[in-house]
Amino acid sequence: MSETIKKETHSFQTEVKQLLNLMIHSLYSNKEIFLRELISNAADAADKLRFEALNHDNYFGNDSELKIRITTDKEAGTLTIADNGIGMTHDDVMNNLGTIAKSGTAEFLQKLTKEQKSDSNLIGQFGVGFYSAFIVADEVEVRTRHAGAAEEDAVSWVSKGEGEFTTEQINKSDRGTEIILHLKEEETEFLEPWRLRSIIGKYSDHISLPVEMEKMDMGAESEDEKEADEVVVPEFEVVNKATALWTRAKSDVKDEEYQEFYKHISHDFNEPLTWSHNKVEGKQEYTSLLYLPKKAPFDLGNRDKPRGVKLYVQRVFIMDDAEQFLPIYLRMVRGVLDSNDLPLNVSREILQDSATTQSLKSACVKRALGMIEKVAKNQKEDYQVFWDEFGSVLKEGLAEDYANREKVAGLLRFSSTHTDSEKQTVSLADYIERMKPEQDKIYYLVADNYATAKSSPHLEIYRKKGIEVILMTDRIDEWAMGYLNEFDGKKLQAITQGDLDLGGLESEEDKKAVEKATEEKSDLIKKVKDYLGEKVSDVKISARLSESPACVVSNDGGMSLQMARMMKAAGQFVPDAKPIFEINPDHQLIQQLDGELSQEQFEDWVAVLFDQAVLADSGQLEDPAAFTQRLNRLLTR
Ligand SMILES: Nc1ncnc2c1ncn2[C@@H]1O[C@H](COP(=O)(O)OP(=O)(O)OP(=O)(O)O)[C@@H](O)[C@H]1O
Repeated sequence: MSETIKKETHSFQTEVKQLLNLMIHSLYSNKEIFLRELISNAADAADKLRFEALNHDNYFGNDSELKIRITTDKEAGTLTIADNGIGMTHDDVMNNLGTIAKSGTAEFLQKLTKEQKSDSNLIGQFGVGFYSAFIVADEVEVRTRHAGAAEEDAVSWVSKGEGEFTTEQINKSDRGTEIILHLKEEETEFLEPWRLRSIIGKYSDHISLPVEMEKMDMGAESEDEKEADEVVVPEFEVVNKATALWTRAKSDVKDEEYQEFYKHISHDFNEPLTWSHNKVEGKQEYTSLLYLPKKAPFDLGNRDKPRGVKLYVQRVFIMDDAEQFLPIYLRMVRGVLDSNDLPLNVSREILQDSATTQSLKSACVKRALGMIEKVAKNQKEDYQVFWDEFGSVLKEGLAEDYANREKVAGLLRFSSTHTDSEKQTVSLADYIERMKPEQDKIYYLVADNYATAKSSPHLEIYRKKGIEVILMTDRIDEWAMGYLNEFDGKKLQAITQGDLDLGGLESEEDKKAVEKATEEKSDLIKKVKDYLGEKVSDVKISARLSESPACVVSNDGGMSLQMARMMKAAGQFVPDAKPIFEINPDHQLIQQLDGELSQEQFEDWVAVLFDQAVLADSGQLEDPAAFTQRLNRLLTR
């Protein structure tokens, strides 16, 4: 750095201010976690240094034993967390300690309700990491020197957490970062060595870096015995286990340690739902430790957000968010992958084309799906939690992962006419188990929402015959189901598409009745068809209705009205989807059409019946005003 950077005062990004306020209140009851967060950052900084040093010979200098040191100064009331990791340049400091990188945070914070604001789980989503220091400190000072930078090119950052911070160029004799917390008066417990040791034991045993504290003075020499001019050089000892958790044998790792490690790598404050730890030796050598979270992050819907595992090669940290090892639909899975087969100088580009990546990816997908299957099978309640949070994302797998489609399909859960509840609890396997002996298809109905699905006229015949129908109401359902034709050898059939086909469940009698009505009502059918014209592709006697006068059906393989609307809304070209209009000859309103009506009355009735059917199907009309006018005319006549 040639130019000296003078002391400067800056304002926090608005989101940081909001988050700081929120955090101090909502995390106060769990305030000790600040230490976990700062140690976690220090460990990440060491990982980054090891990685960067692969390309920068001078980064280690003569200080190659990476460690974290925690010291206190009772008189000054300060607690210091120091590391000799990568450190930060002035630009890093500006970019990292005054802003929040996650886009969408501001809008999300605006939307939080008052109760949500005191929910520490929500707060955890932002990786409040460094800022958590302000829960216990009324001033935080950061002194940092980037690896390779000169002694005089270090930077300090100081803030009281009240909207402003200052930065200044300083001298620092060693590489890395020191975080000095000026503890609030009421937080002096964090100056006590035993207290700090117990927190470190609880939260940071799994960090692969040694965390050191001054040796406890066990009364060897009293103050009086020391020579007056003796300079006491403090001795340090390691106070955590300091081995990377995933390298340890499964049987040696306690559940709490797995849980803490999850929090370290995911920056999630919740416990994970489950995990899967595997060491593989032989042709391929790797260790994977994958986790399923309990709660979805607020930006789960964003398919472009950073995702993936933390990648290590032979214990050396290579990168965060290595997305090459898991498909997008498994973006909820967090974890670590440590490979012995990839080169240390691997980059995202190399990963992209490597055969090793491909085989590691299929292994990770297998592990991840296996882990999800295990929860589904053995921990039904937990699985429901997982499904409610991540189900709609998992469904993307039907389209995205051809090889594992059947497996993904087995994990899906739905509402159905059997449970008569909006809660999605029914699996395809459950459905198959309940199928009627003559039934050979899995029937489903897609609608905008549960209420529409539940009262769809299409269900009438199925209800009458006691056949279960799966009800789907997620935006993604129709698209995703387009990729799933079969499950366990049974065809999936949307009941709003094509001719009614009940297979072995259809009786000859029903068929004959429809044929007979089609013949008898042929004039009416023609008249209705002539009037509706371009709006429909056909008019037919319905075999599926018993209570409603009419319904619309999309052509087999064609797009439903609902899907067409969704695609139009997404700005895509959609050919006009013309439905088939099916009428129920036994319904009084249909019979009335055949009676003494003027042409105008006939048209009003047909138009209203058609619009009603469209409304029941997709909840929307192209011209609602015309519908109301007609209806009013009929009502007042
Ligand atoms: N001890 C440190 N050494 C070097 N860089 C650090 C250190 N502590 C923090 N940083 C930098 O500051 C950034 C912000 O830290 P912070 O804890 O707020 O968020 P984060 O760690 O990125 O997010 P999260 O805690 O969710 O991971 C880090 O990403 C890192 O680049």
